[in-house]
Amino acid sequence: MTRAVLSIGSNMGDRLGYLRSAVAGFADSLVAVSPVYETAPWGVTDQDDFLNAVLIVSGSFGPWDLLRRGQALENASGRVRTLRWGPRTLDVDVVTVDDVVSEDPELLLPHPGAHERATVLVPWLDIDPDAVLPGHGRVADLVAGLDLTGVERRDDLSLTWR
Ligand SMILES: Nc1ncnc2c1ncn2[C@@H]1O[C@H](COP(=O)(O)OP(=O)(O)OP(=O)(O)O)[C@@H](O)[C@H]1O
Ligand SMILES: Nc1nc2c(c(=O)[nH]1)N=C(CO)CN2
Repeated sequence: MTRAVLSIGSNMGDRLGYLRSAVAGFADSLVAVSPVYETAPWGVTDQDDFLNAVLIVSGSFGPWDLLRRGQALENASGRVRTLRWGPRTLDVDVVTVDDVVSEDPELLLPHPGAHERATVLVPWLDIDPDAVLPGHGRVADLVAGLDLTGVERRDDLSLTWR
């Protein structure tokens, strides 16, 4: 069985609805769904705040299956690709797939930005306190070294409805 960590984000339109569509798209393999965080934009800072969350999935799939499924969900959300790090209805990033290392630019693993992104590490730590990011160590230690300004947990928003 493969175990993978996915980061999801949205900063356009029905942000929570788009995150829920990603949860629904991986419903058959969900192990854990993080709380939702409202986060100030990094990279391109002149854009609306994001909602971010992390999913842990498990199943008999490979890294490319996850990438393709994530991209299909992005496309279904009506995502239009304009500028790098710009606004989007739905972003699905593959953060880790077991201990797989990939240097293919179409699928870099672990995701090269994950170790420095509070938007990934904070929700991931919520659902896996023992998490390790291959090549970078414990997620708890990485979070301890980050500035968490602009990363607000939104307990009034939920991705699970069971
Ligand atoms: N681990 C990964 N997860 C998702 N996409 C990846 C990964 N590694 C490489 N890519 C590639 O990145 C390309 C651009 O993706 P995207 O437009 O979502 O980037 P971004 O979200 O703006 O920036 P970032 O990748 O820094 O989060 C995609 O075509 C995809 O093939
Ligand atoms: N807060 C936040 N900022 C971002 C995000 C994101 O998911 N959250 N994604 C980006 C492009 O991948 C660019 N900037």
